[in-house]
Amino acid sequence: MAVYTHVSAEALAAFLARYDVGELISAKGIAEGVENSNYLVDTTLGRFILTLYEKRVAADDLPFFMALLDHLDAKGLPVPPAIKDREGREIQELEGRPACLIKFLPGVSLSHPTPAQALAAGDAMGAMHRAVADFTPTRPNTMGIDTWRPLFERCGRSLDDIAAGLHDDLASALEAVEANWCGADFDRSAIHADLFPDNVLMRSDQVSGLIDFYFACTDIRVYDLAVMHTAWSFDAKGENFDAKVGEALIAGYERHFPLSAFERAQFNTLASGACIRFALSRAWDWLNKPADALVVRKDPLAYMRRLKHYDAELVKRSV
Ligand SMILES: Nc1ncnc2c1ncn2[C@@H]1O[C@H](COP(=O)(O)OP(=O)(O)OP(=O)(O)O)[C@@H](O)[C@H]1O
Ligand SMILES: N[C@@H](CCO)C(=O)O
Repeated sequence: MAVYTHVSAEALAAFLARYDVGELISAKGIAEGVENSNYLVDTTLGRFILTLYEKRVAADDLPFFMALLDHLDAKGLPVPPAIKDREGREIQELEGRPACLIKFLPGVSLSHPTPAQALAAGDAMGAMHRAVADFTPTRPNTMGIDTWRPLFERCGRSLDDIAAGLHDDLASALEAVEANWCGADFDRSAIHADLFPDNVLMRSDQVSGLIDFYFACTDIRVYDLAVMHTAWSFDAKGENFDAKVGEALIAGYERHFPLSAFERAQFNTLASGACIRFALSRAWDWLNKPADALVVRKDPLAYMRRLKHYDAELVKRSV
């Protein structure tokens, strides 16, 4: 359960008093998520999400995330903008942490998306990329390719405490991806960079929410789709690839941005890069979990198995 920072009822009532959102009825810690502390807050006037930003979200980045959410909301995308207090402020401080009160969106996130749901989600990502064509703020990708080797080196030989051989497997995968990466040749835009099934809320086969924009940044546009492909097209352990889900994601996306021959040829390299990114961030968290946090660690090895799939596809193409 991702609740790193505990909020007292008194502090929350004082916080809510800055807004026109009614009186506090209840606040419950939300079980999902690993990055931030999230509470479901009910007041006499409605339901909200309270997010306290933890270690990976820098307070200086919040204006970028909030501007992006406001931009997408204004274009009719189903994203949750921050609620403004009576003075028009979106970003506050609570229990010593940056905090926002966020619009609650209906829907559930899926554990086993169907091809029809993947089609809708791929379409939603395409619509989001279209909507940011005139979004001018930029933010470097703090989990982009330039950060993978430093993070790998910080994890060091402790990687082998997670699984024997993990250090060397990641070393060779990283070397291959760095050698094949053609970063400068792609279209770039604002991207979500973490659009896993748990960050897409759905009602039946319709997308009702795109959430958790706290890795959003300016990077290779199709890398966003590659991240999504690695997250959606496998079971949780990364053991079984569902080609129909993968194809549906791409088909939905191509309603907005048909992939060029170059993007298709590079797709497995982008996806391998995404696998390294998530294997590394999960490994780092695995090795550095705060002892008192109510949070379930995510398995880095599930991303090493996905990596094998994309590497095998690359080998198939080259023969
Ligand atoms: N605007 C929202 N409307 C409805 N539910 C939400 C909203 N924002 C967050 N949630 C709920 O809270 C959960 C955790 O939120 P979120 O994914 O932002 O957390 P996180 O700690 O940043 O997670 P992650 O591990 O995916 O980075 C979501 O899975 C969802 O159930
Ligand atoms: N979506 C990521 C967590 C955020 O980095 C994961 O599943 O590893």
